[in-house]
Amino acid sequence: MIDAYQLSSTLAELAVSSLIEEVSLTPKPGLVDRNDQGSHDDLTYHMMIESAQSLRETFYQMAFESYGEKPSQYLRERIGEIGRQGEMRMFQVTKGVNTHKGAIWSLGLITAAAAIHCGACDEETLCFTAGEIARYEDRFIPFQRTNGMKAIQKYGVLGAKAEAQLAFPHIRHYSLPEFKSSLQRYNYEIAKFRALLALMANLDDTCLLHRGGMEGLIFAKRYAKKVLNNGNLEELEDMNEQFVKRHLSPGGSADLLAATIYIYKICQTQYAHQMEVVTTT
Ligand SMILES: CC(C)(COP(=O)(O)OP(=O)(O)OC[C@H]1O[C@@H](n2cnc3c(N)ncnc32)[C@H](O[C@H]2O[C@H](COP(=O)(O)OP(=O)(O)OP(=O)(O)O)[C@@H](O)[C@H]2O)[C@@H]1O)[C@@H](O)C(=O)NCCC(=O)NCCS
Ligand SMILES: Nc1ncnc2[nH]cnc12
Repeated sequence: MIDAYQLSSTLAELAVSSLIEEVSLTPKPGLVDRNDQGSHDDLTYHMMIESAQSLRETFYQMAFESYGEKPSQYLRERIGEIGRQGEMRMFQVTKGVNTHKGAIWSLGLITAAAAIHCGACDEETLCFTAGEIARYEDRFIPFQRTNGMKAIQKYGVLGAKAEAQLAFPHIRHYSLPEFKSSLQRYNYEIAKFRALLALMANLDDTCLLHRGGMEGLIFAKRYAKKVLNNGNLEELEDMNEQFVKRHLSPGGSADLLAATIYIYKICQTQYAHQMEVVTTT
């Protein structure tokens, strides 16, 4: 069995590389990528990469703390504490700009879930264990009236917290199935684009609601559905222009795309490790 040090290093590496793959996927509508800043005047590609790299230690600590443990309130609060320290580090690196707050939350819970199972579990189990951790209350969260909370109250949607507590339904039902079937039909790059579109077409993204209201969210969902159905990824350039014009950003879908890639990588690494054990014994 893989030990806690090895697993924590592997998970931290995979989490950071998943964040980097997400931001590097180009072109994306309204999001930062290699070409432009999308609808984010205060973000750059370089800043996103630095932010992702600054989180390696955060994911390492979350994994180390969770290795072989059971979901519990104690663990939830330890993960929360490590996550808040990660947020502080991120804000230091970005000089106060929110790059990966949602990602620390989603990928952090998935990291903890993978470590609980000592790296040996399937995609569904990862999501359900992450959900179980997220359902414990963290009594130490400082009160903040976030953009997410305002959108949840105003529009009656679920948001990032509930997405995790429900075991990431948008990953299990939309992005992961789309990603895996597109890998069979096309290639890794196209699979990532199609997974992003599948999220955008279905997720009530509070980042879109905060910036464009219900009209903005519906516009983004319809556009994504259209491109997903016609399969013409060349439309992504136009889509980006339309999103920038409307100041729209599907930041929540970007985070869940990184989480989808991460879950896929964790399971692939595990199979590769099992194959190694089988062939060397
Ligand atoms: C539970 C928390 C995630 C907090 O959630 P909450 O909704 O209260 O807070 P937000 O600050 O709004 O952050 C939620 C982020 O999650 C992403 N997201 C949005 N919708 C969904 C969804 N349906 N499912 C999953 N994920 C979703 C989204 O992240 C992206 O958007 C970011 C940009 O957002 P924002 O800062 O609002 O910036 P702008 O649009 O540019 O607006 P301006 O302010 O400039 O006007 C971008 O970075 C993407 O990452 C949401 O941002 C969790 O964080 C929590 O519990 N926090 C408490 C502190 C804590 O304990 N943290 C450690 C947890 S381990
Ligand atoms: N590529 C991206 N652009 C803007 N916000 C994001 N949040 C997470 N990924 C992002």
